[in-house]
Amino acid sequence: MSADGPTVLEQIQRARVVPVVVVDDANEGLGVAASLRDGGLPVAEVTFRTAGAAAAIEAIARELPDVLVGAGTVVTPAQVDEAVEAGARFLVSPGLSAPVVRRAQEIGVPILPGVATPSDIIAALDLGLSAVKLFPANVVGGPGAVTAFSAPFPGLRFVPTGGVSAANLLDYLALPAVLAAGGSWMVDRALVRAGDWAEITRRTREAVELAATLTTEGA
Ligand SMILES: O=C(O)C(=O)C[C@H](O)[C@H](O)COP(=O)(O)O
Repeated sequence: MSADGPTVLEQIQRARVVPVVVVDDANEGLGVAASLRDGGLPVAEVTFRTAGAAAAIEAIARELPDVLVGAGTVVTPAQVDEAVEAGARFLVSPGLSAPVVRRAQEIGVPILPGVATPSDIIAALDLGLSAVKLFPANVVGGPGAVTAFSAPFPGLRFVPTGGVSAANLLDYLALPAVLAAGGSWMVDRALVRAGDWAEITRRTREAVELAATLTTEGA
């Protein structure tokens, strides 16, 4: 924590869950972000997989300033700039690209690049990172992979993403090396398309309540 309040990574650590959001436009983005906030989770990682992602980030940053909005699926340095110009306060990538990480560092925005191997982790440490996304967490071995990867890399924090759900969230969050877990299960695309904000809020509240059953002390 600095004099300016918690850093973005500290805010993510407090939230413990990073919802991965795919939306087509600003209106969908606003609906999802408000539903997440109403469920007690004022965080949204809007993925750069749709043409409307930047507009959605911009709308959330402008209209819902209490929501910590970030950009996901950031795979080029140009997308780093586009996301940050739109208002993204953190960046997430499925993999580790040195040019992407360096661009984010140049402009001072935290980035969680994806790692899936010890070599990726060494590259992330070389870039000075202290936290990474583990992706796809379920495919690389689930909670056991976090434990195995953290043995040779003590101090590194992971945000496992990929296949996380209410059913296995606590298996990840219980691990000391886990900063937070990411996933799309609360904001299923079908729910977004149907505008089923109540169900998104319900799933979000469920995730928040689950996370709250664990002590975050020492996290
Ligand atoms: O877009 C990115 O940056 C990604 O790396 C992929 C997402 O994080 C996963 O698609 C979320 O996984 P699920 O929760 O299993 O849907």
